[in-house]
Amino acid sequence: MIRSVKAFAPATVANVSCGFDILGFAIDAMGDTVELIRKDEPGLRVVSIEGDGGKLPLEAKKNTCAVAIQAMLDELDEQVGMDIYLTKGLPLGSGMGSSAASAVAALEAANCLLGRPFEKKNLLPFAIEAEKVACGAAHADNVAPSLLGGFVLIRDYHPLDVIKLPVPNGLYCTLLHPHYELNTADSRSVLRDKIPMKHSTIQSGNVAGLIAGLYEGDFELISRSLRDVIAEPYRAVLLPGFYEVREALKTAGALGMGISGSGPTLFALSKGKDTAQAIASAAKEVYSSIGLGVDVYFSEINTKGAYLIEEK
Ligand SMILES: Nc1ncnc2c1ncn2[C@@H]1O[C@H](COP(=O)(O)OP(=O)(O)OP(=O)(O)O)[C@@H](O)[C@H]1O
Ligand SMILES: N[C@@H](CCO)C(=O)O
Repeated sequence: MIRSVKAFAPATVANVSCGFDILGFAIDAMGDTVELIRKDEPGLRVVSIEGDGGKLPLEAKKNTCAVAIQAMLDELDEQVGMDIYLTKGLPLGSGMGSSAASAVAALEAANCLLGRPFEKKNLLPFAIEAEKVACGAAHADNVAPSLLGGFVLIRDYHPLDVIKLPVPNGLYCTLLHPHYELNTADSRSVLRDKIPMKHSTIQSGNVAGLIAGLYEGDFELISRSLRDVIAEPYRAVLLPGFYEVREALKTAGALGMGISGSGPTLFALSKGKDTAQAIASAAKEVYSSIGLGVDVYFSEINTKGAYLIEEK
């Protein structure tokens, strides 16, 4: 019987500009790691969390690792005991899918510990339960790419219909994480309930264009489609320097850019590593000119998603 397992789940960029709540992709640069050790008595216990500066809850009902595993055990109607050790590789409230990476790494590990009762994609509903607890919304555009890797479309939530999209060769992502936190719940609170018909038309055209661009490997089409008229205009006011950074990234050769998830991290897509690096330098200059520190990462798109590191 497997006694202990360790799994990793990558950071993610949700929305990808035009795909509010329905598109996301995974990146290689960083992620969360979860180790599980089987206990003799039933019950989930979050034993330790590293890398969170003491900010995250150890309480099982509030930690996304435990919430996700509990949802899985409820579905199986099993009472297995596990000790959970979480290592955060992702900054909190950053817009890089931090709560999602914890939940997904925990599910990948728990599924292995239990002898793989679920196919990978069938772990998604449990991860969505955990997102509800962390940010008040059952959105899947972080958990789905973190689990499956690559670009993922959530065509529908009821019932869940998730489609993995192709990743063109040579597509790079640059992430710009300015030094402040923005909670997903706060960033959702500025959005509007209703959108004008003309915005719906523009947004649908861009989502369709982005998906066609990914299938065709057409970088120009991807570039034209990276536009968001639904969330970005309202969220940009929460993001100092947003429009200046956008101009600088365009000049540096970005195919397009946008808010990563609910921000404050911004993402840019580019063709090739050199442009990704040039984008990073351009962004640092802008942030420095407005007195904000920024961490910069660039990475290929992660196509593998969550994976097992070891089992004993
Ligand atoms: N393992 C965890 N358990 C409980 N809460 C977590 C966990 N990891 C992160 N969180 C919290 O979840 C909340 C929601 O956001 P999260 O950090 O996922 O947003 P984010 O990283 O900004 O990403 P995004 O905007 O892409 O969802 C934050 O307050 C964060 O501190
Ligand atoms: N689609 C979600 C992602 C949050 O990470 C939002 O934009 O609020």
